[in-house]
Amino acid sequence: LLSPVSELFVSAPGKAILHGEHAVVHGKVALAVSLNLRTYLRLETSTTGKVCINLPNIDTFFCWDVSELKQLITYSHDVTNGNLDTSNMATLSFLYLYLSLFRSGELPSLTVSVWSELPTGAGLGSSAAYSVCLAAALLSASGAIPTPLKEWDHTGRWCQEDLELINSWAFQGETIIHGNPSGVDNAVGTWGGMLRFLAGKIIPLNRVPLLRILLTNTKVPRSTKVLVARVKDKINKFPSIMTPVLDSVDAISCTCEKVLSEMTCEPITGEHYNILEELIDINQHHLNVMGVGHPTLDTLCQVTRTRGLHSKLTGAGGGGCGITLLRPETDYSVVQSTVQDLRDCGFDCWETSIGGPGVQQHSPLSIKEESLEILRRY
Ligand SMILES: Nc1ncnc2c1ncn2[C@@H]1O[C@H](COP(=O)(O)OP(=O)(O)O)[C@@H](O)[C@H]1O
Ligand SMILES: C[C@@](O)(CCOP(=O)(O)O)CC(=O)O
Ligand SMILES: [Mg+2]
Repeated sequence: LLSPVSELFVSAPGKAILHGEHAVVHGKVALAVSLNLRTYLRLETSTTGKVCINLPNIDTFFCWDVSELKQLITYSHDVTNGNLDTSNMATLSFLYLYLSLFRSGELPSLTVSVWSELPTGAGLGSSAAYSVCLAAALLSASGAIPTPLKEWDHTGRWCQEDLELINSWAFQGETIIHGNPSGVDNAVGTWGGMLRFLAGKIIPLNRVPLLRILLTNTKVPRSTKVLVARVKDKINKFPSIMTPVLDSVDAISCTCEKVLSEMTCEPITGEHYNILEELIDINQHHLNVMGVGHPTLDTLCQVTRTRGLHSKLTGAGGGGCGITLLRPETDYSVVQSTVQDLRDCGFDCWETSIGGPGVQQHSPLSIKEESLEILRRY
């Protein structure tokens, strides 16, 4: 257990799915990569007899007496049903992990504050980054895993076995938020980098070319849970029509993986990029067939197409974010004018670097001052 009145900081990255969103829920391959946008969590143990959670991104702040929470332990296995809003889902996944991880001993008083650079509910895996941070911090506070930060370092990473435990509890948190997650998002939040995910099996892709990606947030709100359920209904209604679509997405992920690996062992040619672009276009059509497109995502594709660039939605769709592949030779001026066109549509748009580290423990010195100020405000 952490000593009374001590402070712990952790962070986890968001992700972009290159190919395989939704199909991955039905046992197909997905390729996903971590982003350089992160969620930060501060946990402070106290002697106040209270448990508090501060979630300023979603304007949610709660405090309970530890004695009140004790009575909830018997119900904590049965919380995943029912329709919950944004704030309730986040609160419930915190309570579920807190009560589960401390169920055998005394319930400790503590305050948890979370602040994210990621837009919430936009397809960049904010729910998974949140769940991974909760799992890492609460497992560490309970003594189930050690705190990896060395006195002289700014960041610390857990060993493989501890990461597996963090990932499995983060999956439980995701289940409360998503209903039926594939597990790809929490795997990227835990391990970072680029990975291939198939039916719970995680294969890190260490040899991948550096990809330039433009991220666009249409700012149309949506819920992953609702969209995943919508796709499931469609598959149940038209199994013989939808199964080949899912199989085709699987083949797209596999072809993309093959091309990416070729690009690391032979000189990169224009043809490699032509194939990557065609795969993006085909997958975007498939996602529309699945019923997870949105007029704003069509606009994104059309606007970037006029600049010779190819885009698809990323994550659950129905609004939220899309990715645009930039070619190595894509001129800075083309990127600038595309970004401006997309901003004129009312979207947020920025070029991003990919492949950031997975879940980490931090010293306060390694957290940007403005984030630290927000985390310590409550
Ligand atoms: N920083 C955060 N603070 C609190 N809750 C969060 C945070 N980030 C995500 N969540 C939870 O995750 C939900 C969004 O998850 P989801 O619909 O899967 O979208 P995505 O994972 O694509 O951002 C929010 O409604 C909220 O419950
Ligand atoms: C649609 C899906 O494939 C990804 C959802 O990602 P996000 O919550 O929209 O970031 C669902 C899943 O894999 O659990
Ligand atoms: Mg999510």
